[in-house]
Amino acid sequence: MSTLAAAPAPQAGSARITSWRLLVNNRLATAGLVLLGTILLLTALAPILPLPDPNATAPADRLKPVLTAGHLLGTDQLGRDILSRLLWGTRVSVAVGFAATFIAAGIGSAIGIVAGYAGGRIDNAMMRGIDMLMAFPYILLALAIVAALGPGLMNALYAIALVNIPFFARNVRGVTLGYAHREFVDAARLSGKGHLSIILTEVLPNVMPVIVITMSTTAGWMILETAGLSFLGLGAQPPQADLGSMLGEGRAQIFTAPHVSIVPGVMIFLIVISLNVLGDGIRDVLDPRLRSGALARPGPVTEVARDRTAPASTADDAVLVIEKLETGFRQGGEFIPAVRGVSLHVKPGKCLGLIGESGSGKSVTALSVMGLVASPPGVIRNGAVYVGNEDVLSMPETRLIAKRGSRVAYVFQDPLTTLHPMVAIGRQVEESIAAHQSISAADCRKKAIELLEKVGIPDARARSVHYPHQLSGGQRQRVGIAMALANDPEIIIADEPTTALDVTVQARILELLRDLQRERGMALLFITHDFGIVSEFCDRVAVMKDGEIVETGETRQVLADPQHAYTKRLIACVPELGTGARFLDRVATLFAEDKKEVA
Ligand SMILES: Nc1ncnc2c1ncn2[C@@H]1O[C@H](COP(=O)(O)OP(=O)(O)OP(=O)(O)O)[C@@H](O)[C@H]1O
Repeated sequence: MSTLAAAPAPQAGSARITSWRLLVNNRLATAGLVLLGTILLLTALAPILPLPDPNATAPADRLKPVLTAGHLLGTDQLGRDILSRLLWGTRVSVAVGFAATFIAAGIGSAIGIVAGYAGGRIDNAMMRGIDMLMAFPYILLALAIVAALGPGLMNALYAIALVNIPFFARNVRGVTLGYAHREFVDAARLSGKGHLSIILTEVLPNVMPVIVITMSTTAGWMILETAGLSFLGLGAQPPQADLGSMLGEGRAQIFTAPHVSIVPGVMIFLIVISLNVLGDGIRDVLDPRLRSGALARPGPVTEVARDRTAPASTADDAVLVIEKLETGFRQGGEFIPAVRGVSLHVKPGKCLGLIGESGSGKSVTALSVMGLVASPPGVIRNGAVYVGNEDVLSMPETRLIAKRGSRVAYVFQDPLTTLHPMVAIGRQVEESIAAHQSISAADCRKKAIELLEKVGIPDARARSVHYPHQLSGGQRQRVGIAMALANDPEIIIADEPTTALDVTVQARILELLRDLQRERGMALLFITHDFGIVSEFCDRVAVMKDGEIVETGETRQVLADPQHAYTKRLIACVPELGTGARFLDRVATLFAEDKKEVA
């Protein structure tokens, strides 16, 4: 848990953080940018700086140490000024490295995109060609190419570009494969777009961040490879300087005049390190998930601000009490609240419906209960969550984790994403039991099959060895419910458990949840969009809008006399059989009134 400086909720406009600010916020990337910028500026200015001719030899001045008058970085074995050779040589190395990067990225990415998009035989043929290139150790391949073409800087450039093509092709093909059959690409096909247009307008923008990131991280590597070939005498030819040839020439004086090789070595190090850290920064800017911290490995529990205010429970007879909860997300150093001052309680054996429009904060509220909002970027800024009079948010991490599944269990919307695709369903239910109970494997198995029977999986013993993909959506949701029931929790939080199901399966799942809840005396927090379900199913209801609870009370009372305009609209949206056009008129009128209010 850490302290979080209170930050006001930003306005929509100011929340939009520019890419530039994001890059500059990353200190390492900024350091890389400044270092690389300085090096590039100095090399660009080399022709106008008062430097001696980099190739002019002066045998009388050979091997002068650094800080000699007129030779800031000393001279080499032929008396040439090292600073001048360094700046001119860096120009050459950087130009060759960047040119090789662009060539490899252009050709490799084109191969990768076409192979990944086309699939089938074209993919197979292209990738086998790439595999052939990859079958040789790449430095040997580069040496062989230069040996065949003859030594020289341009040939070194071609060789390095060629050996790096497979790297781009493989990376880009993998990413393209993931996009080639996504719905938006299918939609573009259906709209009549040609393949080239789809590749350029649908696939390429999605693959571009990967190409740029790969370029930024490999450019340093290619500069190093160019230096390697020049070091071996296959790149820049005397008297032309590049960093690799300077390093190679200084090798003979490594003990007598170490500065001759150390200076170009340090320059290679600085360029490569600055490119690498800058590459990391660019990756963070280009990938919105990295930007928001969504790809960072989340901690085991949601971060709780150390200076949060934790109000006392106001409903002692309830098994779950949420008091003035404020949860939000950190974005670029700012705290953006998603849930503000939410207070709820659920009594044992009762069902509370939490209803609200999409994005109103229902799931964030539910996940905050057991510290399941991913941190980063999630933070619980204020409030308290009492499970049986114990404040969950002040519990040590290990204790809170132990309570998940045993006292509070969750049923999520899409069981296909929560069930492990490679593990049989019976085994998954057994794992939920074994996580909290020390019982023998045979008892665990027996209990798992009983639970599957209880939730209505037909022929549970035989089906227990089936995998999630072999079950229907309703059956998978039943497995999810069996796992939630595995340890007799006091509270079940069901987050839209029936949204992905058709109405008949939905009705059966709801009936099952209601029966189990009554039979076991559990408290149920039921999240939904549908007032029809709430009216059928929940004792009390809380209506959420824009991160706040706008109305709460007994379901019957709220239905009979809704106080908030939003609740009225939600109720009006529940169709009644046989009302047809009258129902649509009523909804249209309510929405027209709402528009007037907003205006
Ligand atoms: N990882 C995240 N980073 C930033 N904001 C987030 C993140 N997850 C959720 N939010 C924001 O929190 C707010 C509440 O989201 P939440 O998922 O709780 O909505 P919901 O009411 O459950 O919606 P739905 O019914 O569509 O599931 C939304 O504005 C959402 O954009």
